[in-house]
Amino acid sequence: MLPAVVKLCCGISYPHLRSMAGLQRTAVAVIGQEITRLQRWAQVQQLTRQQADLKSFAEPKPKNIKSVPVKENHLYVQQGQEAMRSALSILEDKEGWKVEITQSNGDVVCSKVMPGGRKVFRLEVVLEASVEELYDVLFVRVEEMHQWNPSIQQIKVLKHVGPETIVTHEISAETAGNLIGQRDFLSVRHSCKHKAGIYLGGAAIELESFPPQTGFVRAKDGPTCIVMQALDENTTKTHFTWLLNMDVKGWLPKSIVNQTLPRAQLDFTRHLRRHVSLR
Ligand SMILES: CC(C)CCC[C@@H](C)[C@H]1CC[C@H]2[C@@H]3CC=C4C[C@@H](O)CC[C@]4(C)[C@H]3CC[C@]12C
Repeated sequence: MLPAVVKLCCGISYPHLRSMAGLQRTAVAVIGQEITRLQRWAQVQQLTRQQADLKSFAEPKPKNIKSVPVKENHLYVQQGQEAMRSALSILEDKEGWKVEITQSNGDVVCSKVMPGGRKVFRLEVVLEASVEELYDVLFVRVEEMHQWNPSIQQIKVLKHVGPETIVTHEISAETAGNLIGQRDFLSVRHSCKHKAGIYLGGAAIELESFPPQTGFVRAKDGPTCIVMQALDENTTKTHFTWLLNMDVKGWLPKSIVNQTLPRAQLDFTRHLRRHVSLR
């Protein structure tokens, strides 16, 4: 707005300015400088405001936590629970699953075409780690995931909403051979313990204060869930089921997406196995 007004004023006053002399000219130059300064100040103000918004969102200090409306937090918990419910109902329906990949160690990925045409993938594996340990690695220490999983560039917890729910921003890595390319995600992640199992649910959310980042395609992960159950009472082995339900967005042939996603699940499992074996 300001630049347009300045241009208009300059246009109107140009003939008069030409006929000015001495002090008058200096005065006009000073006014010009003042306008530029004002303009810069307004830009700086806007930038600081944007950065402050992001900062207060990313690192809620005790003061901010109090000022977060309870209603908003409640909404995240609801969204997390809802994601878990709908993902579990996809898993519970045993009809229509087709085996995509079976590996010699017993890892299996199945797929199912959902109404609307999108394929979802279900990975089923046994991991040599306890349910609690996996919960610690995948939920409590989710921000450390890039350290053991090269498919992840960064995961940031933007908000802790109670003990079971977090809001996260995730960026996948640009890895060789991944035809889909880098993506970023904004999600609510919810966890709950039930009998000998732990469930991790998640869904994509939208936040005005965290619009899609320039240079990234914002994808949507979920409704998704991971179900972890102890194999039996006296072992530390876990039966691990992961429903991957991802809309990768962008312009990509379905065939490429549907080949890459089950591979990404197996890669994830490989890195997770290595990580828990080294802990
Ligand atoms: C092929 C391209 C587009 C994507 C490849 C990376 C995929 C596999 C990555 C990107 C973001 C990742 C998710 C980020 C956060 C969580 C929450 C955690 O509690 C369980 C794992 C889970 C659910 C990750 C699973 C793997 C994931 C979906």
